[in-house]
Parts: sequence; structure tokens; C-alpha cells
Amino acid sequence: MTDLPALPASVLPATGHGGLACLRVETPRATAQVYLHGAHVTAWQPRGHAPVLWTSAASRYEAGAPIRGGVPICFPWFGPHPDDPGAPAHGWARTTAWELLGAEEDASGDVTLELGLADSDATRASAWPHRFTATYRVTVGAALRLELTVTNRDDADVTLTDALHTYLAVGDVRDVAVEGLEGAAYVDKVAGAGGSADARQGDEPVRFTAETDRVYASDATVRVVDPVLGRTVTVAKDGSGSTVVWNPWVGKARAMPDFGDDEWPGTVCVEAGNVGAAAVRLAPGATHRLVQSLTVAAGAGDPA
Ligand SMILES: O=P(O)(O)OC[C@H]1O[C@@H](O)[C@H](O)[C@@H](O)[C@@H]1O
Repeated sequence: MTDLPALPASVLPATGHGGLACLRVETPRATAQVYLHGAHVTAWQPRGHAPVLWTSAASRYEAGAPIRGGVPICFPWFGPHPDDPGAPAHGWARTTAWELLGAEEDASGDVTLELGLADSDATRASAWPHRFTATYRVTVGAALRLELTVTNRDDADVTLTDALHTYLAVGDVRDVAVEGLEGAAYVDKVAGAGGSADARQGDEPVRFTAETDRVYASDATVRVVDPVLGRTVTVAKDGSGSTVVWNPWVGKARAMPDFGDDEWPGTVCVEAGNVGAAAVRLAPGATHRLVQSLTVAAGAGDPA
């Protein structure tokens, strides 16, 4: 890695899978790993807990390809581009090298990395050609706090969608309950569900019995209750009008070359974002901020 800013001793430049540059973070309260490729957080493990994020053993680690697992940044669009079917799914932020702008350690030893991205010849030639600057602040401690900030540097309004596509490690998704979305409307994206915009979660938590791909109109804090690992992961957010919940189940996992056929029970995605009707419109010079904070506590409560 060249041209790195001064780093605290708790941040170690390293070479990750596929020869990609990454940073290993070792603080008193947690360890983490962040690739510059996609500003991709691939690991976070608070001391005393098992790893909280999942990554696929079949993931690619190469320029131009997304990493399967951790926290891909979906930006400047989520899912397929609405007008350009040839554009890459979930935008290009997750497949572009970000620049490390700085790293700071606070009095408790928690570390914040700041990464940056701006428009380039490639992005200006893409399906989202606007001028912008983005920063991504990753704070590693007893919580993993992720803050994506995007400023419109164009001279006209721009619209974007985004998500922090978090792959959580779970004991078995079939035993997991996702609490906090009770009563929320959602779009069901599973093929055959018809993209229904008027589905609504009942009074019960989300449970998994088949492929699940839903965009909830909710900014609520979500709890992922895992009786197998005996822990609850809390996902709190700010600036997030949508919560995406995804598990590919058997068929879709088999269809994805970078997702092991038998890996699907070990993860669930809970994603803070702004998708569909929650798209963000920014006036010239205006800034959008999306924050997601993960914490983990021993004990799975009573998910029944
Ligand atoms: O395979 P990708 O591009 O990483 O996307 C994975 C999944 O990401 C989810 O967020 C989407 O809701 C799904 O529809 C999609 O299949």
C-alpha cells in the first residue's frame, strides 16, 4: 500500500485475499478487517464474542468483483439499476478502490477509519454520472459504527439509493428471529411474490422458512435473536428509511458462484438503507448521511 496517512499502532496495513490491500484493526475492545476495495468491512469481533460478520469461503477477492460477505456498500443504486439492466447490481462503490483518508484512536482505544471516494472518469461514464464526494467512517470498538456520507457536487439535484448490506453470522437462520419490524410494510422481492408493495409484517418477528428478500419501510432498530449462538445482535440506524432482510436459501445459493451451496444457513443479511420509495434526493451541495451501528450481547432472550 502506498501513500497511507499516519496510522495509530492499532491499525496495521496488510495484504488480504487476492493480494488486495486491507487494514487489520486491533483495539482493546474488538478486532476488525477493512479492505480498501469497496471500503469493505469483512470482519468485526468484539472481545469475548464469536465473529459477528459472515464471509463466504467461495467469495472472490479481485478488482472489479464484489466480496461476498461482511458489509458491501450498495451505492449509488441498490439492486439492479432502474433504467440500465447492464449496469452492475448494487452500484459500483463496492467494486471500486476507496482511499484511506485517516485513522484516529480515541481515549478508550476505539479506532475510526475514514475512507473516501469521489467521481472519476469511470463513474462519470456510468449509469450514475454525477459529481459527488463520499466518506465512510468505520468505528471499531464494542460497537461497529458505520457512517456513509454523500455530498452532491453537481449543479443539479441527484437521486440515489444505498444500503450497508450487512451479512451477519448466525448459528442457523432457520432458528433466528428478527425483531423490530412488526407492523412494517414491505416489498417482497422473491421471484413469484410479484414485488408486492403492500405486504405487511404481522405482530410476530421475521422468521425464515424459504428464500427471503424484503425491503421494509422501516427505520426501526432491529434485533437478530440467535438461540444457537446464544446471542442477540442489535442493528441501530440513522438516515435509513428502509431495512432490507435477505437470505438466499437453497436454490439461490446454488445459483451464485461466489456463495457456497451449503453456506446459506450460516448468515442473514439485515441492511440499513434507502431503497425504492425511500430514495434520497439531494440538492446541489446537500449531504446525505446513513449510519448503522451493530452491538452484540450474550443471551438470545426468548424468541418464541
Ligand atoms: O448478489 P448480489 O448482487 O450481492 O445481491 C445479493 C442480494 O442482495 C440483497 O440485498 C437483495 O435484496 C437481493 O435481491 C440480492 O440477491
